[in-house]
Amino acid sequence: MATGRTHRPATRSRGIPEATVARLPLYLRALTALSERSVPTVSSEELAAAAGVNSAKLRKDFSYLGSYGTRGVGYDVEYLVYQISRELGLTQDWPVVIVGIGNLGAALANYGGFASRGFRVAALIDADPAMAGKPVAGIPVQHTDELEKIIQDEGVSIGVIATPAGAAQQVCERLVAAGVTSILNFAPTVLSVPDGVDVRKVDLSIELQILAFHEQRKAGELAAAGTVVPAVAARQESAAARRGTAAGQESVADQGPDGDVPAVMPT
Ligand SMILES: NC(=O)c1ccc[n+]([C@@H]2O[C@H](COP(=O)([O-])OP(=O)(O)OC[C@H]3O[C@@H](n4cnc5c(N)ncnc54)[C@H](O)[C@@H]3O)[C@@H](O)[C@H]2O)c1
Repeated sequence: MATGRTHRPATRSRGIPEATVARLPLYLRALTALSERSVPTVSSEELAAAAGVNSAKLRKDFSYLGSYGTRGVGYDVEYLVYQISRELGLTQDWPVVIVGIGNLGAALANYGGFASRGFRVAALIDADPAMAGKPVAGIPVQHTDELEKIIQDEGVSIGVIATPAGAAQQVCERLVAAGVTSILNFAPTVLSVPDGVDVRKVDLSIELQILAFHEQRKAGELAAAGTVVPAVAARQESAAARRGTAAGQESVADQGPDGDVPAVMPT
């Protein structure tokens, strides 16, 4: 059993590096926006800026697709949309099941962007019997008892897990046993999957933590330069006040058996 994201070689069998594959959806999103505005061609610099990628990297990425553009004209937008869609396997319809139809699962089911990108929500599945038959985004929720049958009947190969973390591994195993070979996991846990199963994990709190790291670094640089930014100062004050309250609560909650000696001294 492999743990977490399936370990694949850095280069896919058709010779496209994983890092390039990961950027293709960014190009596609930017190209789709251009196509919707009926823009016929785009330069590598313009497209790179729209996709948030360096233009030399973009040209290298497109060379793997055999797409070199025309000097002085750029890339044909419609053709690139087709080429990237084909490379990503988006020229066919992908039925997807979402398991766990709580706050997040319902939000995902209601998101219209999947259908326009070739992903059809084939079924919504939840363990709560009270939810069975209730429509979410116009699709009736089905009970987990039906999971295997749904996957086989619908030919589903992609599953989305939006259950609590404690249920995710078991849901994952049922999905895989039923024939799912790609999983998008929103639950905050690392999934174990057999070889040949791809797992992508989405964790917004990790993204926020990374942003917090950068914010902290920027604030440190400003402080070192002697610049006072009112928003930063206000945030620091409110964080200090929160810490004060938390410390106060901790000293009560952690009281020893006599009720007057904190077992852990608040810091
Ligand atoms: N990745 C992210 O950025 C992100 C953001 C928000 C929430 N989450 C995670 O997504 C998950 C869902 O969050 P939520 O707020 O929607 O929770 P929720 O409690 O509203 O919904 C969870 C749903 O899963 C169902 N469920 C429980 N066990 C199940 C099982 N074995 N099989 C099928 N369904 C089952 C419940 O009946 C419920 O409807 C949690 O793990 C949460 O931590 C992740």
